[in-house]
Amino acid sequence: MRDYKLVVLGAGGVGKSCLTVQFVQGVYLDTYDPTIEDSYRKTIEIDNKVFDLEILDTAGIAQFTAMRELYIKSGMGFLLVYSVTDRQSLEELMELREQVLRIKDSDRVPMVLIGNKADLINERIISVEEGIEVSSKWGRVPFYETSALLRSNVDEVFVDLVRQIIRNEMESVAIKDARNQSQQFIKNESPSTKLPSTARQDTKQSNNKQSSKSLYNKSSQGQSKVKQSTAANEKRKTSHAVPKSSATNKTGSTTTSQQKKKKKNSSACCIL
Ligand SMILES: Nc1nc2c(ncn2[C@@H]2O[C@H](COP(=O)(O)OP(=O)(O)OP(=O)(O)O)[C@@H](O)[C@H]2O)c(=O)[nH]1
Repeated sequence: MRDYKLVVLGAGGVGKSCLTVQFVQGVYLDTYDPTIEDSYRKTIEIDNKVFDLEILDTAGIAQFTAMRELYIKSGMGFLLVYSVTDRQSLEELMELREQVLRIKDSDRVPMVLIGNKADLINERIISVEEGIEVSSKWGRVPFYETSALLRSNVDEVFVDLVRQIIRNEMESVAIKDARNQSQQFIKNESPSTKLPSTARQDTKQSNNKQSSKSLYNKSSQGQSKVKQSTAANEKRKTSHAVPKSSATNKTGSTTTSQQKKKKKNSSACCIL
Protein backbone atom coordinates (compact mmCIF):
# COMPACT_ATOMS: atom_id res chain seq x y z
CA MET A 1 0.00 0.00 0.00
CA ARG A 2 1.23 3.46 -0.89
CA ASP A 3 1.70 6.22 1.68
CA TYR A 4 -0.27 9.42 1.28
CA LYS A 5 1.98 12.25 2.37
CA LEU A 6 0.10 15.14 3.96
CA VAL A 7 1.78 18.33 5.16
CA VAL A 8 0.38 20.67 7.82
CA LEU A 9 1.43 24.27 7.22
CA GLY A 10 0.76 27.55 9.01
CA ALA A 11 2.18 30.20 11.29
CA GLY A 12 3.52 29.43 14.76
CA GLY A 13 0.96 28.67 17.47
CA VAL A 14 -2.12 28.30 15.24
CA GLY A 15 -2.68 24.72 16.41
CA LYS A 16 -1.06 22.53 13.74
CA SER A 17 0.35 20.07 16.28
CA CYS A 18 -2.90 19.99 18.25
CA LEU A 19 -4.95 19.23 15.14
CA THR A 20 -2.51 16.53 14.03
CA VAL A 21 -2.25 14.87 17.44
CA GLN A 22 -6.03 15.02 17.88
CA PHE A 23 -6.48 13.33 14.53
CA VAL A 24 -3.79 10.68 15.02
CA GLN A 25 -4.03 9.95 18.74
CA GLY A 26 -7.31 11.48 19.84
CA VAL A 27 -5.53 13.58 22.47
CA TYR A 28 -5.52 17.36 23.01
CA LEU A 29 -2.22 19.04 23.85
CA ASP A 30 -2.78 22.13 25.98
CA THR A 31 0.85 23.12 26.37
CA TYR A 32 2.66 24.97 23.64
CA ASP A 33 5.91 23.41 22.55
CA PRO A 34 7.08 24.92 19.23
CA THR A 35 7.54 22.21 16.61
CA ILE A 36 10.71 21.71 14.60
CA GLU A 37 9.29 18.87 12.55
CA ASP A 38 7.24 15.85 13.60
CA SER A 39 6.05 12.98 11.50
CA TYR A 40 2.99 10.85 12.31
CA ARG A 41 1.44 7.80 10.70
CA LYS A 42 -2.17 6.77 10.65
CA THR A 43 -4.20 4.25 8.72
CA ILE A 44 -7.72 5.29 7.85
CA GLU A 45 -10.63 3.85 5.96
CA ILE A 46 -12.48 6.01 3.48
CA ASP A 47 -15.31 4.64 1.35
CA ASN A 48 -14.33 1.06 2.27
CA LYS A 49 -10.72 1.57 1.18
CA VAL A 50 -7.76 1.68 3.51
CA PHE A 51 -5.15 4.43 3.25
CA ASP A 52 -1.82 4.79 5.00
CA LEU A 53 -1.19 8.40 5.85
CA GLU A 54 2.12 10.01 6.68
CA ILE A 55 1.46 13.40 8.23
CA LEU A 56 4.19 15.95 8.57
CA ASP A 57 3.58 18.55 11.26
CA THR A 58 5.85 21.43 10.29
CA ALA A 59 7.43 24.35 12.08
CA GLY A 60 5.50 27.58 12.13
CA ILE A 61 8.12 29.85 13.58
CA ALA A 62 10.67 31.31 11.22
CA GLN A 63 13.84 29.82 12.75
CA PHE A 64 12.74 26.31 11.89
CA THR A 65 11.34 26.75 8.38
CA ALA A 66 14.51 25.99 6.37
CA MET A 67 13.26 22.53 5.33
CA ARG A 68 9.99 23.86 4.00
CA GLU A 69 10.86 23.60 0.31
CA LEU A 70 11.86 19.94 0.71
CA TYR A 71 8.70 18.81 2.42
CA ILE A 72 6.47 20.79 0.08
CA LYS A 73 8.14 18.92 -2.79
CA SER A 74 7.39 15.54 -1.29
CA GLY A 75 3.90 16.39 0.03
CA MET A 76 0.82 15.22 -1.87
CA GLY A 77 -1.71 17.35 -0.03
CA PHE A 78 -1.57 20.38 2.25
CA LEU A 79 -3.52 21.55 5.28
CA LEU A 80 -3.16 25.31 5.49
CA VAL A 81 -4.00 26.38 9.01
CA TYR A 82 -4.61 29.82 10.51
CA SER A 83 -6.06 30.77 13.87
CA VAL A 84 -9.36 32.68 13.90
CA THR A 85 -7.84 34.72 16.74
CA ASP A 86 -4.78 35.85 14.77
CA ARG A 87 -5.02 37.95 11.60
CA GLN A 88 -1.31 37.74 10.89
CA SER A 89 -1.62 33.95 10.69
CA LEU A 90 -4.13 34.26 7.82
CA GLU A 91 -1.87 36.71 6.02
CA GLU A 92 1.05 34.31 6.32
CA LEU A 93 -1.02 31.62 4.63
CA MET A 94 -1.24 33.65 1.40
CA GLU A 95 2.50 33.47 1.03
CA LEU A 96 2.61 29.81 2.01
CA ARG A 97 0.02 28.89 -0.58
CA GLU A 98 1.97 30.76 -3.26
CA GLN A 99 5.06 28.85 -2.23
CA VAL A 100 3.23 25.51 -2.50
CA LEU A 101 1.87 26.32 -5.97
CA ARG A 102 5.27 27.52 -7.14
CA ILE A 103 7.16 24.50 -5.86
CA LYS A 104 4.54 22.05 -7.14
CA ASP A 105 4.38 24.01 -10.41
CA SER A 106 0.64 23.49 -10.57
CA ASP A 107 -2.51 25.34 -9.63
CA ARG A 108 -4.37 22.14 -8.85
CA VAL A 109 -2.67 21.05 -5.68
CA PRO A 110 -4.88 19.25 -3.13
CA MET A 111 -5.31 21.56 -0.15
CA VAL A 112 -7.69 22.56 2.60
CA LEU A 113 -8.01 25.96 4.25
CA ILE A 114 -8.51 25.67 8.02
CA GLY A 115 -9.49 28.34 10.55
CA ASN A 116 -8.59 26.73 13.87
CA LYS A 117 -9.46 27.69 17.48
CA ALA A 118 -13.08 28.34 16.53
CA ASP A 119 -14.02 27.58 20.15
CA LEU A 120 -12.42 30.87 21.26
CA ILE A 121 -15.58 32.83 20.52
CA ASN A 122 -14.64 35.96 22.48
CA GLU A 123 -11.15 36.15 20.96
CA ARG A 124 -12.26 35.68 17.37
CA ILE A 125 -10.89 38.28 14.95
CA ILE A 126 -11.45 36.54 11.63
CA SER A 127 -15.07 35.86 10.70
CA VAL A 128 -16.39 32.80 8.93
CA GLU A 129 -17.25 35.04 5.96
CA GLU A 130 -13.63 36.12 5.65
CA GLY A 131 -12.53 32.51 5.57
CA ILE A 132 -15.07 31.77 2.85
CA GLU A 133 -13.85 34.80 0.90
CA VAL A 134 -10.24 33.58 1.01
CA SER A 135 -11.35 30.12 -0.05
CA SER A 136 -13.18 31.61 -3.06
CA LYS A 137 -10.16 33.71 -3.99
CA TRP A 138 -8.10 30.56 -3.94
CA GLY A 139 -10.42 28.90 -6.46
CA ARG A 140 -12.86 27.58 -3.88
CA VAL A 141 -10.38 25.59 -1.89
CA PRO A 142 -12.41 23.60 0.69
CA PHE A 143 -12.68 25.64 3.87
CA TYR A 144 -13.34 24.43 7.41
CA GLU A 145 -13.34 26.01 10.80
CA THR A 146 -12.00 23.59 13.39
CA SER A 147 -11.35 23.27 17.06
CA ALA A 148 -8.59 20.92 18.08
CA LEU A 149 -9.75 21.46 21.66
CA LEU A 150 -13.31 20.28 20.96
CA ARG A 151 -12.19 17.82 18.26
CA SER A 152 -14.50 19.56 15.89
CA ASN A 153 -14.08 19.02 12.12
CA VAL A 154 -10.70 17.44 12.80
CA ASP A 155 -11.27 14.13 10.98
CA GLU A 156 -13.19 15.95 8.26
CA VAL A 157 -10.24 18.10 7.12
CA PHE A 158 -7.93 15.11 6.76
CA VAL A 159 -10.53 13.00 4.98
CA ASP A 160 -11.35 15.85 2.59
CA LEU A 161 -7.68 16.19 1.72
CA VAL A 162 -7.22 12.47 1.06
CA ARG A 163 -10.31 12.51 -1.15
CA GLN A 164 -8.85 15.39 -3.16
CA ILE A 165 -5.60 13.47 -3.66
CA ILE A 166 -7.50 10.39 -4.85
CA ARG A 167 -9.59 12.51 -7.21
CA ASN A 168 -6.49 14.20 -8.60
CA GLU A 169 -4.85 10.84 -9.20
CA MET A 170 -7.92 9.53 -11.00
CA GLU A 171 -8.05 12.64 -13.16
CA SER A 172 -4.37 12.30 -14.06
CA VAL A 173 -5.00 8.70 -15.11
CA ALA A 174 -7.98 9.80 -17.21
CA ILE A 175 -5.90 12.51 -18.89
CA LYS A 176 -3.10 10.00 -19.62
CA ASP A 177 -5.63 7.57 -21.09
CA ALA A 178 -7.10 10.29 -23.29
CA ARG A 179 -3.59 11.15 -24.50
CA ASN A 180 -2.78 7.52 -25.24
CA GLN A 181 -6.03 7.12 -27.10
CA SER A 182 -5.40 10.18 -29.23
CA GLN A 183 -1.86 8.96 -29.98
CA GLN A 184 -3.26 5.57 -30.95
CA PHE A 185 -5.77 7.34 -33.16
CA ILE A 186 -2.98 9.30 -34.87
CA LYS A 187 -1.03 6.08 -35.48
CA ASN A 188 -4.03 4.31 -36.97
CA GLU A 189 -5.01 7.24 -39.12
CA SER A 190 -1.51 8.08 -40.40
CA PRO A 191 -1.68 8.36 -44.27
CA SER A 192 1.59 6.43 -44.74
CA THR A 193 0.06 3.30 -43.22
CA LYS A 194 -2.83 3.40 -45.69
CA LEU A 195 -0.85 3.80 -48.93
CA PRO A 196 0.38 0.79 -50.92
CA SER A 197 4.14 0.32 -50.54
CA THR A 198 4.96 1.49 -54.11
CA ALA A 199 2.97 4.64 -53.74
CA ARG A 200 4.71 5.20 -50.43
CA GLN A 201 8.10 5.06 -52.17
CA ASP A 202 7.01 7.51 -54.89
CA THR A 203 5.57 10.08 -52.61
CA LYS A 204 7.98 9.65 -49.76
CA GLN A 205 8.99 13.27 -49.51
CA SER A 206 5.58 14.83 -49.83
CA ASN A 207 4.07 12.27 -47.49
CA ASN A 208 6.66 13.03 -44.89
CA LYS A 209 5.66 16.61 -44.99
CA GLN A 210 1.98 15.82 -45.05
CA SER A 211 2.09 13.27 -42.31
CA SER A 212 3.96 15.60 -40.01
CA LYS A 213 1.38 18.27 -40.74
CA SER A 214 -1.51 15.94 -40.02
CA LEU A 215 0.30 14.72 -36.95
CA TYR A 216 0.46 18.28 -35.77
CA ASN A 217 -3.22 18.85 -36.47
CA LYS A 218 -4.28 15.64 -34.87
CA SER A 219 -2.14 16.04 -31.86
CA SER A 220 -3.62 19.45 -31.31
CA GLN A 221 -7.04 17.84 -31.61
CA GLY A 222 -5.90 15.37 -29.04
CA GLN A 223 -4.75 18.18 -26.84
CA SER A 224 -8.06 19.92 -27.10
CA LYS A 225 -9.71 16.68 -26.05
CA VAL A 226 -7.54 16.61 -22.99
CA LYS A 227 -8.25 20.26 -22.31
CA GLN A 228 -11.96 19.62 -22.53
CA SER A 229 -11.76 16.87 -20.00
CA THR A 230 -9.68 19.13 -17.77
CA ALA A 231 -12.31 21.84 -18.07
CA ALA A 232 -14.98 19.33 -17.16
CA ASN A 233 -12.93 18.32 -14.16
CA GLU A 234 -12.52 21.94 -13.14
CA LYS A 235 -16.26 22.22 -13.28
CA ARG A 236 -16.63 19.20 -11.08
CA LYS A 237 -14.12 20.64 -8.69
CA THR A 238 -16.05 23.91 -8.54
CA SER A 239 -19.26 22.15 -7.65
CA HIS A 240 -17.47 20.41 -4.80
CA ALA A 241 -16.52 23.76 -3.38
CA VAL A 242 -20.04 25.08 -2.98
CA PRO A 243 -20.74 25.51 0.72
CA LYS A 244 -22.82 22.62 1.99
CA SER A 245 -25.86 24.70 2.85
CA SER A 246 -26.16 26.49 -0.49
CA ALA A 247 -25.54 23.26 -2.41
CA THR A 248 -28.47 21.65 -0.65
CA ASN A 249 -30.71 24.64 -1.28
CA LYS A 250 -29.88 24.84 -4.94
CA THR A 251 -30.35 21.21 -5.84
CA GLY A 252 -33.27 20.66 -3.48
CA SER A 253 -35.87 18.13 -4.48
CA THR A 254 -34.51 17.40 -7.96
CA THR A 255 -31.28 15.85 -6.65
CA THR A 256 -31.08 12.07 -7.04
CA SER A 257 -29.98 10.02 -4.06
CA GLN A 258 -26.68 9.20 -5.80
CA GLN A 259 -25.98 12.88 -6.43
CA LYS A 260 -26.85 13.61 -2.83
CA LYS A 261 -24.40 10.97 -1.67
CA LYS A 262 -21.67 12.48 -3.81
CA LYS A 263 -22.30 15.96 -2.43
CA LYS A 264 -22.35 14.66 1.08
CA ASN A 265 -18.92 13.15 0.58
CA SER A 266 -17.45 16.35 -0.70
CA SER A 267 -18.58 19.08 1.63
CA ALA A 268 -16.23 21.91 1.03
CA CYS A 269 -17.04 24.48 3.60
CA CYS A 270 -17.72 23.49 7.14
CA ILE A 271 -18.08 25.64 10.17
CA LEU A 272 -18.74 24.70 13.73
N1 LIG B 1 -8.63 27.11 22.50
C1 LIG B 1 -7.89 26.43 21.63
N2 LIG B 1 -6.56 26.40 21.75
C2 LIG B 1 -5.84 25.69 20.85
C3 LIG B 1 -6.46 25.00 19.78
N3 LIG B 1 -5.49 24.42 19.04
C4 LIG B 1 -4.33 24.71 19.65
N4 LIG B 1 -4.54 25.49 20.72
C5 LIG B 1 -3.50 25.98 21.63
O1 LIG B 1 -2.61 26.81 20.89
C6 LIG B 1 -1.27 26.61 21.32
C7 LIG B 1 -0.39 26.25 20.13
O2 LIG B 1 -0.80 25.04 19.60
P1 LIG B 1 0.18 24.13 18.71
O3 LIG B 1 -0.62 23.01 18.17
O4 LIG B 1 1.41 23.81 19.44
O5 LIG B 1 0.53 25.19 17.55
P2 LIG B 1 1.47 24.96 16.27
O6 LIG B 1 0.79 25.59 15.13
O7 LIG B 1 1.82 23.53 16.13
O8 LIG B 1 2.75 25.80 16.67
P3 LIG B 1 4.27 25.66 16.09
O9 LIG B 1 4.74 24.32 16.49
O10 LIG B 1 5.02 26.75 16.72
O11 LIG B 1 4.21 25.82 14.63
C8 LIG B 1 -1.31 25.52 22.38
O12 LIG B 1 -1.25 26.11 23.67
C9 LIG B 1 -2.65 24.85 22.20
O13 LIG B 1 -3.17 24.32 23.38
C10 LIG B 1 -7.88 25.05 19.68
O14 LIG B 1 -8.52 24.51 18.77
N5 LIG B 1 -8.55 25.79 20.61
